[in-house]
Amino acid sequence: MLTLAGVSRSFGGVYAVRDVDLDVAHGELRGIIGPNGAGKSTLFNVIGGQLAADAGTVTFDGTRVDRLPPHRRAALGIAVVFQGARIFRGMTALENVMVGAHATTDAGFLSAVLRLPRHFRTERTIRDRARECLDRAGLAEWADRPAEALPLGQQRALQVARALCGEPKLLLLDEPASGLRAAERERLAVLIGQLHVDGLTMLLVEHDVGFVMRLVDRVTVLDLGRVIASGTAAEVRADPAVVAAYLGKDHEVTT
Ligand SMILES: Nc1ncnc2c1ncn2[C@@H]1O[C@H](COP(=O)(O)OP(=O)(O)OP(=O)(O)O)[C@@H](O)[C@H]1O
Repeated sequence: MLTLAGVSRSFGGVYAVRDVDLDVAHGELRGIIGPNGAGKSTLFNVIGGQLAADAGTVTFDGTRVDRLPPHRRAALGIAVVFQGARIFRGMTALENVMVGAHATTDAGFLSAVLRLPRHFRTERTIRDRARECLDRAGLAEWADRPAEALPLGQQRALQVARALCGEPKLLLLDEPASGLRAAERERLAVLIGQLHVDGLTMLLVEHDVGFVMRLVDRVTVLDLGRVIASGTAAEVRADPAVVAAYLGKDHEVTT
């Protein structure tokens, strides 16, 4: 479903991501891990379109997307949940999710302004869909609360619900567990696990190795911008290059 071939991106002549190949299968939950500065966020942003690659190709569902802006990638089915909770303050949880649905319906600005019957039908559809997405993210009882009143764990789930409302084919999650307490982390793991069971293809970029390892089918390990290992959690854990990267040893060898 997602293929990266020879993807590189540098900043000021220093590679943040270097010659990365990646293949994510339909329905797969793939983890991306790596020590600080390994290039995880850069790679994430190159896939979502927030950063352009200097070299290489990104293909999604048979379409080259590496020259497309983020909204075109979103329209093709790539949804992004960024690091940190970004919510629309002054709106309820439900309204926050409705914003995600608006992006994928034909409820045009003009029909909204003119208050055409079609607009109300679409608005109702969007509201219903937003409720379904909130439900799916375990937030049904928070629907009418101001979004900023939600605890951090629920705000994270709200971002996932908003992304789901766009009915994505691929969900990109950047450090979704960061800053969460153990119980919140656990709830988020259950949510991601359930989406995986439902067949959603996901890419999980995460600092917390333990969180990733128990959830994903396969994990790709970056170090100094390069892929140093890829495989099941057990394979990757046993890989000497991975152990060395995490212990901060042998960096000279892996560059
Ligand atoms: N906008 C930028 N300008 C300059 N250098 C950057 C920029 N973004 C990233 N880098 C550099 O690229 C390298 C990879 O950074 P990146 O944030 O992708 O790593 P990461 O694996 O996500 O790190 P962390 O786990 O600490 O978030 C680092 O050396 C970083 O300093």
